[in-house]
This record gives sequence, C-alpha cells and structure tokens, in this order.
Amino acid sequence: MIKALMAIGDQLSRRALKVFLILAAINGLTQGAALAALVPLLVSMFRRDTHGMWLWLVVLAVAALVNAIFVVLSSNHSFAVTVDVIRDMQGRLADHMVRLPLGWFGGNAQATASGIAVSGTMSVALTISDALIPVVTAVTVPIAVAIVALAFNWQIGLALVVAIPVVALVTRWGERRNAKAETGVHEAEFETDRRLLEFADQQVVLRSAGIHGTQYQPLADAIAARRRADRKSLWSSIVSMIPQRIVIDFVFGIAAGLGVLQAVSGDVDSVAIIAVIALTSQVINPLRVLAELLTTLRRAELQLDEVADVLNEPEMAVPEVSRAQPADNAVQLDHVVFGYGDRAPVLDGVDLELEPGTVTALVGPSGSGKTTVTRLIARFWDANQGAVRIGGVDVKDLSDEDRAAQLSLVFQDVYLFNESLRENIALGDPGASESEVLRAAELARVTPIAERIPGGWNGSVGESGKLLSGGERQRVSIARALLKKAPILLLDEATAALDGVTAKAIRTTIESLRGQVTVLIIAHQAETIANADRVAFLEHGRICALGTHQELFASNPRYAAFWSGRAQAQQWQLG
Ligand SMILES: Nc1ncnc2c1ncn2[C@@H]1O[C@H](COP(=O)(O)OP(=O)(O)OP(=O)(O)O)[C@@H](O)[C@H]1O
Repeated sequence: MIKALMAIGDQLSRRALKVFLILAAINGLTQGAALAALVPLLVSMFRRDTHGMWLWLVVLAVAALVNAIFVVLSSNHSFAVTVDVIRDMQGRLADHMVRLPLGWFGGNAQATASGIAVSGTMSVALTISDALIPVVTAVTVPIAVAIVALAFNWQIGLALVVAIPVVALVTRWGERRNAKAETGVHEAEFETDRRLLEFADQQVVLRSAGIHGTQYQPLADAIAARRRADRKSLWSSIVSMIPQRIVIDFVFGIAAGLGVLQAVSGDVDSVAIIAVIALTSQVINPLRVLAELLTTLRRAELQLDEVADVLNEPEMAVPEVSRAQPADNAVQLDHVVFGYGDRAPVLDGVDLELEPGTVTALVGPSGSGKTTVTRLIARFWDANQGAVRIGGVDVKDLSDEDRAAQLSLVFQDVYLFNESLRENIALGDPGASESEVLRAAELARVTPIAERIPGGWNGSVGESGKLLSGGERQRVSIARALLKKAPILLLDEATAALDGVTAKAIRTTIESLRGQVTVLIIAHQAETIANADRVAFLEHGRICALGTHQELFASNPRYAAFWSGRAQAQQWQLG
C-alpha cells in the first residue's frame, strides 16, 4: 500500500509520508524500549538494589516521555498526511478526468469515477490515519522487545528473533489467502452502491412500472451477492487466523518453556526470567491485531489500485496553445471513421462540409450516428480515421479554450445545475451583462418560466433542473447556448420537447442567426428540416445525400422512402 501511495502522491506528499513512517517507527521502538526497561527495573526491585531501581526508573520515564512525544508527533503528522493524500488523489483524479475522452464516462465508468474520487479516496485516507500507526507499531514493538530480550536472556531472545519472521510469514500467508475474498467484497460493494444509486435515481421509471423496494431484481441480486461475499470473507479470515494464532501461542509457549527450564536448572535468576516472559507476552497482542490491520490495508490497496487504473487511462492529447487559429466558422468532416470502443464503426467514411453561416439539418434513421457526428465536432471523442476541422484547423490542434470558444451545444439530455434560472443561463457566458442574459432568455422563450416559478430569475431550478418541465429545461439550455454567441451552434433535438408555438418561435430565432452562425441541427420536425439551407442524409455510416429537402425528396428514393415512412407514422404532409 505504501508503494502504491508513493506512486500516486506528488513529491511533497511522498516526503510527508516518509516522515510519517519514520515517526511511527520511532513511536513503536520507544514504546518497546519503555516496556523493555521494566525487566531490569523488576529485577532491581526484587534484589532490593536501590541504585539500579532508580536508574531503570529514570530510563523507563525517559523512554515513556520520548514515546509520548512521538505518539503526539506521529498522530499529528498522520492528520497532515491524510489531508495531503485526499488533496493529492482528488486533485490528480480531477485533472486527469477532464482530459479523458467522454467515451470513458459511459457505462459504469461514471459510477466508478465518483465512487473512487469520493468514497475511495476517503477510505484510503482513513486507513492511513487509523490503521497505519498501529501496523507500524505492531511490527516495531516486537522487534524492540526481541532485541531487549536478547540482551537479558539470549535463549528467549533468540526464540523471539526467530519467531517474528515466522509469524510475519504466516500472517502474510493469511492475508494473501483473504485477498481474493476481499476483492469479492469490494466488487460486491461497488455493484450494490451502483444499483442503489440507480434505484434512487430512477424512482419515477420504477414506480410507474409498479416496482417497489427489493422487487427491483438487480438491486436485490446485488444485495444478495454482497451478503454472500461478506460471509465468504468472514470465513476466509477465520480460517487464515487459526494458523497465525497457533504459531503465536506456540512461540509464547516456547519462550515460557525455555524460561522455566533455565529457572529449574538454576542457571539464571528466576526474577529476570519472569520479567522477560512477561515482556514476551507484550509481543503477542500487537502480532495478533496485525492480521486484522493487514486486511484493512488490503481494502485500501484495492481502492488505490482503482485510483491508479483511472490515472493510467490514456488522456486526450490537447495542445496547451492552439497550433493554428480557425480561419472562419466552417466545419468539415473529412472521411471520418468512428466506432465506440471496439464496436463496429458507427460512422464509416463521413464527408460533410458546413459552410460558414449556413443552417444544415442532419437527418437519418434512429441510431445512424447523428449525435455521434456532433460529439466528434465537439471533440468528446476522437475519430479513428479521417479529420474533423473547424475553420480549416483540425480539432486536435485546438486548445480546449479555443475549441470551446468556437462551439455552442444544446443536447437532447439537458442538464441544469441546482442554481437559479439566471445563473443557469449565465453559464453560457459568465461575463455577460444582465441585459444580455435577459435578451438570450427572451429569444429562447425563458421569460414565461421566470414569471411562473417562485423567485423568478433568482428562483431555483432544482437538482438537475427537476423543478422544470422537459421543454422548459430545453429552453434554458438554448438560452445558455445563445448567450455564448459562439460562431458554431450544434443543436441535437433541442426543440423535441417543446410545444408547437414555442418550437416555432425558437426556429425563428435560429433562422435569424443565418449568415452569422454556422448551425448544425438534428431535428425531426418537418418545418425545421424544410427551412434548412441544406439537408445531410446520414445512413449506413455515410452522408448518402446532400441538398435542400425538396431536392433530396425529389431525387433520392432512399430519402423519399425515409420521409414517407416518418410521414406515415406521424401523419405529416410533406413534399
Ligand atoms: N456512448 C456510447 N457507447 C457505445 N455506443 C454508443 C454510444 N453512444 C451511441 N452509441 C451507439 O452508436 C450508434 C449511433 O448512436 P447516435 O446516438 O449517434 O445515433 P442517432 O442517429 O443520434 O440516434 P437517435 O436519432 O436515435 O438519437 C447507436 O447504435 C448507439 O447505440
């Protein structure tokens, strides 16, 4: 675990960790020395040797005082190290995660990331503060005691010196044996947490399906698996503890037996023997708790492995400074091939050019890759082949700031922050004036929302915007995008949840941007598509037709069939 912590920490916290370990070791050694001073003290007392008694009493007092100082120092330092470790791990995780491709956040990765960044780092930090000092003490006290015993009675001392590595080996064996069960517990814990979060988050869906509590099978399964894993881990630790206990008791038995033999044969002072045997017993307790402490360390080590796994995920290479500046607000996809992970390509040679200031509608069957096109323009992922360019510059050559400045995005799944209505819009341009915010809000028809909700512009939208309707959330996110005034606007079904009148008003707003802003719009409403300068028809991973809606409808049978299908389904009159 120390090795893993050293690998993750920066130079400063590595140094702090080393100092902490040294302090903890001195703490253990001085504790052992204070205990050891009891042997000559007891012998002097029994021999009524006043000089010796005082001498060893002073030695004991000094050792106890030094130990007390190091207890305070190491405890104090453990607090500092704990804070450093949390800061370090969370800081490095945050810095790294913002540079990971967004694809990494799909599936379980998001739950993993929040689990690791919050509970994982906390549990590692708590292990340092609660378990590391006892572990170091459990190792150093027996060593100190064995050295002292060697000085007073070499036979017993030798038995301890030989026994300590044997006990350490048996303990290590037990801990390794437990490791598999511990990994099982860790995985089961993660799955239960993930299912519980899902269960809490998706209450609307579950209740509408009539599913309550443990009727939600994946959660019930996760809880049952966790119970099984806990039981397995408990048995595993009981089984591995037995040999450790036997070896420890055996060592104590041998030390006591040796002492008794020497006392009976009259070779050594029996008082000294009693004192050394009493001292030996002090080795037993730290060694016994060592096994439990190692299990705690093992759990922290698993968390650290996960932190390391996240940190080892390759980052997207983003230049600090753009290698060139976009010449205009054109967007170009040049023979782009892209697939999610190792799945078959979604886009298989997409060529598309959005001319500056034009409105292009991207249409195609569900799952054809329309959203994926917008994600590649925004560089949430990198294309496997081909290039995506903004103003003639490859998006890979733009810094995060320059790329973000070029784009405004409104996605299907709108996320609002648990802030006021005004703050949610102002996020689009934190430097915007009050009148600019209100103007963007007006254009996106947000004003009626401010008039309705308690608190008006300063009223809260609730967690993830849950106090607003789906259509209202979309309007706020459109206002946010309009406020940004970026030269390229990507809209992915941004008006899907709006009523006809509001959708028409927003369409008018978007059309008013024509000539200034390059707009790519994914929409299913016939009016939006019919009014676009050009329609790009995406099918089978390629743009297979490009032109106005009327041109494509007349010349491309696949497009005409696609629209006829939609019109039939939605009873639209087209063409
Ligand atoms: N994060 C992801 N990980 C893996 N596969 C994905 C991911 N996002 C989308 N896909 C897959 O990529 C394909 C294209 O998805 P995309 O969302 O781009 O299609 P779309 O044309 O926008 O669909 P729709 O019109 O239904 O919104 C789909 O088969 C989808 O399952």
